[in-house]
Amino acid sequence: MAYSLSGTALPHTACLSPPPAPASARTTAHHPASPYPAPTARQQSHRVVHYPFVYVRSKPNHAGEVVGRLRVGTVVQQVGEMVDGWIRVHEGWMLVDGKRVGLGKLLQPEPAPSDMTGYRMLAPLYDMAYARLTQPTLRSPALVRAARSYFDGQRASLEGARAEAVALLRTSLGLLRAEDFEARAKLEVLVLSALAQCHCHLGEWGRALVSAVLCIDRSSRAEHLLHPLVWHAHESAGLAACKLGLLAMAERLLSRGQLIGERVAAALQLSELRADGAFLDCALAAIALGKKNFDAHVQGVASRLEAMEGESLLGEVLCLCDGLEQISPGKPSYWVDHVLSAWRTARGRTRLVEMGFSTAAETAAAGLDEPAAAEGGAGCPLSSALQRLSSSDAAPAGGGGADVRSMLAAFVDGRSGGTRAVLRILHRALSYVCEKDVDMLVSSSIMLGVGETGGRYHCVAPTRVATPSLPPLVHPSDIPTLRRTRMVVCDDRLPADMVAAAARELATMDDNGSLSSSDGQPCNPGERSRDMPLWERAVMEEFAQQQPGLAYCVRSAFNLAGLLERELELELRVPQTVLLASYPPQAYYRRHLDSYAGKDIPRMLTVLIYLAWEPRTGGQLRCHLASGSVDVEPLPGRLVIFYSQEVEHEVLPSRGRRLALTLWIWDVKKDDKGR
Ligand SMILES: O=C(O)CCC(=O)C(=O)O
Ligand SMILES: [Fe+2]
Repeated sequence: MAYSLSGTALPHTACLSPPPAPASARTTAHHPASPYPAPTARQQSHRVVHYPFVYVRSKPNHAGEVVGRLRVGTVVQQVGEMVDGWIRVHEGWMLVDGKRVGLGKLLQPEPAPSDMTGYRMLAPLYDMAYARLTQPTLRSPALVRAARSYFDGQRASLEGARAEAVALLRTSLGLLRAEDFEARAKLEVLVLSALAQCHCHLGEWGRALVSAVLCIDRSSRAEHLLHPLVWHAHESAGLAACKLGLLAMAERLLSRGQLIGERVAAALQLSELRADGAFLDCALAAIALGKKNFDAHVQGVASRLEAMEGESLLGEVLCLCDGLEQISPGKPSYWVDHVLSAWRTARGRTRLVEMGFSTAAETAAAGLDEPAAAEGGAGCPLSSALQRLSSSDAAPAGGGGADVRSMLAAFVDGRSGGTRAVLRILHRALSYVCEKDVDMLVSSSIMLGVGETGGRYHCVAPTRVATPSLPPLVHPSDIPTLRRTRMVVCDDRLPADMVAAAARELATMDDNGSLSSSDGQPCNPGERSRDMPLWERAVMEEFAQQQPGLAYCVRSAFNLAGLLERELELELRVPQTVLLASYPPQAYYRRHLDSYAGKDIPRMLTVLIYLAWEPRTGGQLRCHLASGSVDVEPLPGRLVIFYSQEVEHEVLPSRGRRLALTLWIWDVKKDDKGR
């Protein structure tokens, strides 16, 4: 019997799955059974080493009829016992050693098939993820550690697994380009092993998602072959997102996954897909289950979170902090401090509403409708829950989590009301920050192993990205304004034909779905954007050929770094990437800073180049300056520069299509990833 995610028992036969694997391949006892079929206990793989091919026969002897032949180099999976020197494969029987018939070795064992490792890793981790999903209080670092040690037992280290995934990715992409269908198997391994990691902890999950997205992005050439993977990737990433309480992201991923799932069924009609039966069975089973259950499941988790009692909400918040700490050390304590301090003053509470983390009603009701004894003060249930959740067993290694716990403890102890409201706000804020971080991992990472720099943003000195032949965008007279008011607006600095070309190019990207939507984000709903990494010369050159307008704008913006560094007496660095953004009708961006004291990302200056906008369609950039707020119309060709850590700003709701390019110029100080 397997269980659906909503907890109902499903007959195993409904899964179209292969028979369950031996008990040893699954997690033991106390977790509920995973909704995923256990992997088939695959046996050894063999490579055909005899030229030009080896026959497949209907029986394990030479009297058997020839039912096929496999070319040298083909890797074949043994699916049953060896009989008298013959192995059972999907299509029939093959002789391993041809000595008896005057030939040499026909098949050679393939060393430790890593796809099997992928399956082995995946099944128990699904079980654990499932257990975590059904029992939110189990989301403890102890469980993460258990998953990790399990994983470490399978592989020498996470690093090793990732390095292997990256190597596989490289190979796979090469093979795909050569239209070699073996690439599919390799991608499968990659995705599976990366996804196995995803259930260990958030950082790994982020990277797994990145790998999956990479596969998806690159998959168009072998579309139908990759659909199961793509589906699987979305589904697993969605599951992981659910687990972490990133519900909007989970819903997005799962709904994409289901669409693709539909197409997998169609793709299955294609015979070459039948070859890899075991994987497809798993994919199909997951699809069957996914369709029935994921919607309900996501809704279930969402409503549980909505109605969440203090203690489980606290568990969620701590879980997000622990996860985020692993991607961005120090960030959870920064955000918890930010929210808690804001909550203490009326002005701060208004800010939280403006930022989208709280509602006016919630803020107004806090402290009125919640009985003090039930939620605040020493001895209240939340205090003891916090104590329990912070006990040495559950607390993660490292200082970040401890900071958060002591801040929360001080907050809960000193209060007589409003604690639950604060936890809700913290949950929203941290979910948002987590999503942003993961998004950044995803979009900055066209990434894993592909860029020269090992797939990271590397900030470089302004001279490294300068194109001296282009006219400067800023005039000497702009500098005093920028120094004094912390922002400056400049017009007519870029050639109109280049701006128009850039607008057309970005509109095309938007129309063909190259920008990704931030629907469901509390801060910038509707906005669609894409990070354009340009750290490789070849990529920049291709960009310049294919999108000359955008490339011109980017180069001009890059040039600004050197000029502003000199004029403003700063030490600056340029992340070789820009953000391309579209605000379709109804999109907006709530009030925010582009860098919170440099603690999240050490951005120093924000450079905006507007490319398309129609008058009277909203979408103004509202900047909150010391002297009051200023609304800037995003006129095509207009350039705006402001200090990222000082000027709070927002994009007012747009009623037309508004296109912009943003470059953030960083302070020389490196971020926690050493970029
Ligand atoms: O497009 C704009 O005017 C500003 C967008 C923005 O604030 C951001 O992306 O952080
Ligand atoms: Fe911004």
